[in-house]
Amino acid sequence: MAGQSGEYLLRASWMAEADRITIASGVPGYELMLRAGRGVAAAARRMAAPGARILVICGAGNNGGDGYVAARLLQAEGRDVDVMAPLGPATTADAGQAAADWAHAHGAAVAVDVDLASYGLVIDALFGAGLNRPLEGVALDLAQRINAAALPVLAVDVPSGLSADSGQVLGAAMGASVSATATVTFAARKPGHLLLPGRALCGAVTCIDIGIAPGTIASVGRGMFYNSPDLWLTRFPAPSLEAHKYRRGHVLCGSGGPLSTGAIRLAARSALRVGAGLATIAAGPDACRVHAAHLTAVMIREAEGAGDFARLLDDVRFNAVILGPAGGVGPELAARVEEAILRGRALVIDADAISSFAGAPERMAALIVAGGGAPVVMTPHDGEFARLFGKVAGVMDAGAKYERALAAARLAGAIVVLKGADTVIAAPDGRVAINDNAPPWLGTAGSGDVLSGLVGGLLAQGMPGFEAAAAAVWIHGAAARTFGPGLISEDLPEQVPAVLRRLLQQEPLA
Ligand SMILES: NC(=O)C1=CN([C@@H]2O[C@H](COP(=O)(O)OP(=O)(O)OC[C@H]3O[C@@H](n4cnc5c(N)ncnc54)[C@H](O)[C@@H]3O)[C@@H](O)[C@H]2O)[C@@H](O)CC1
Ligand SMILES: Nc1ncnc2c1ncn2[C@@H]1O[C@H](COP(=O)(O)OP(=O)(O)O)[C@@H](O)[C@H]1O
Ligand SMILES: [K+]
Repeated sequence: MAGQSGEYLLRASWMAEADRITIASGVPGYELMLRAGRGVAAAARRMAAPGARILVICGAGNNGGDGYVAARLLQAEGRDVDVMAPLGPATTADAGQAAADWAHAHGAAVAVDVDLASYGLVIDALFGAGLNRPLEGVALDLAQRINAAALPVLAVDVPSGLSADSGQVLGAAMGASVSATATVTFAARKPGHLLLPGRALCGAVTCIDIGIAPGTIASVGRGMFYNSPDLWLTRFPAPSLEAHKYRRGHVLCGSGGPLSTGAIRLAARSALRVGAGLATIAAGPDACRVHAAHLTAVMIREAEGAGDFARLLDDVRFNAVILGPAGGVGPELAARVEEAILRGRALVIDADAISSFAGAPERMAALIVAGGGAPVVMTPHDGEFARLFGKVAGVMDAGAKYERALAAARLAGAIVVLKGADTVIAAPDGRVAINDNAPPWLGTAGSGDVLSGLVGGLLAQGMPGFEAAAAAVWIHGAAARTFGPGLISEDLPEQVPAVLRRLLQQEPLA
């Protein structure tokens, strides 16, 4: 995507296109395979103790070709290497060459029923990006035996059985994919390395350069990125000396009733922590009294019902709105969403505000079209996503997690943050970011409320929707990592300053 910085993630077919372009430019396919095999051998060297026997399991395609190259190089430096070829001879020219070069020096392959426990490392070069149907027969049997042997496993490109595109095990049944200790991939990571369960099945992923030009990767990429500061730091609102608080935006946060006030307080505090100039909570009279007992920097305004809320929005300084955290599902909250959109405010639609449009995403989409272009970011978890989009053909069944998020973003005309341990951010223009920095202890009550506050705080400072959402998700994960285990959601906003310090002062990032 022109002008977009960041690490591209490539689907298998885009990667094959990059290979073709590179080969057409004069680099022989076998040369790419040699470079890939060298990278695999280097990783194997690090994983296998000097005397350990190494088994390389080679499929019939180019993934197997990489395996034959690695086997030959490891053997040449004195390692004790066996090759197994359970799917028979190589079926591509390059893999045939690699197999012949191996055989020329070293001879026959070992039998399929060899004792796996006698090896110190297994290199899985059965299937890579070319896998297009579930493992079966001897391949399935081998994957299961490899996993049961509990040996260190180095996967070539992707663990065999895993879809490089979706991160799903093909055929869905767990155990039908090799589970690797480490994976070496080439030129660019694939979405399946980051999406679950793929991320867990790959182990530690290393991406090595095999001489495919960055320009080629960018030209075949379709706007799918790894979520890191590289993707959005240039758009991040850095406070300047001339800025006063109103220049840094004012977030209006819609409260629920008196017994459900904590969630929106978390959001408002997070919006301030990420740099919004001001944050105000709008609440009914009873809830106002509860908030008043808790708030210091965050302000309170009384607003009963959608009408009062709309009147507050007459003040144009409220440039961003957060609706949903414990807001109370129903027509009243839907009406607040409508007011915020139609009055052109940057808007975060979270939790109950999403559920208030259950089964009616077209209604939300029509509002967003009428709203005139201010960014709208919605932050569903899987349950809320299914509640909103579950009845629409082509969304829930769109395929990989990013395809579902993208279909929803295009339908709604909004940025969709589909949460989870592998949160995906998708924009209607086709951009996608996949996040992997969230530690498991981030899954704690109220952490989603903090995320909506971070998004709202960045929108208030004028950050574009996709970048604001991606940055908020990353900062959320980094804050949780900075705190560590034992985290509760109140801790998250308090870690944001440390994360921002590292981001903005270019200290090493966690
Ligand atoms: N020039 C290139 O394209 C390069 C490719 N490289 C390697 O090549 C790999 C891709 O190679 P291929 O496209 O040959 O594919 P694979 O080696 O991954 O798979 C081989 C073939 O198996 C068949 N197949 C798919 N699913 C199957 C199943 N469940 N059971 C039985 N057969 C099945 C397919 O027809 C597929 O083409 C990459 O993952 C990477 O390791 C590297 O050598 C770098 C350069
Ligand atoms: N296992 C996990 N690992 C990492 N992050 C997680 C995990 N489970 C949930 N999260 C993150 O925690 C947050 C939870 O949000 P949400 O489900 O809305 O919770 P709540 O409603 O309690 O705030 C999301 O940002 C999600 O991405
Ligand atoms: K593999």
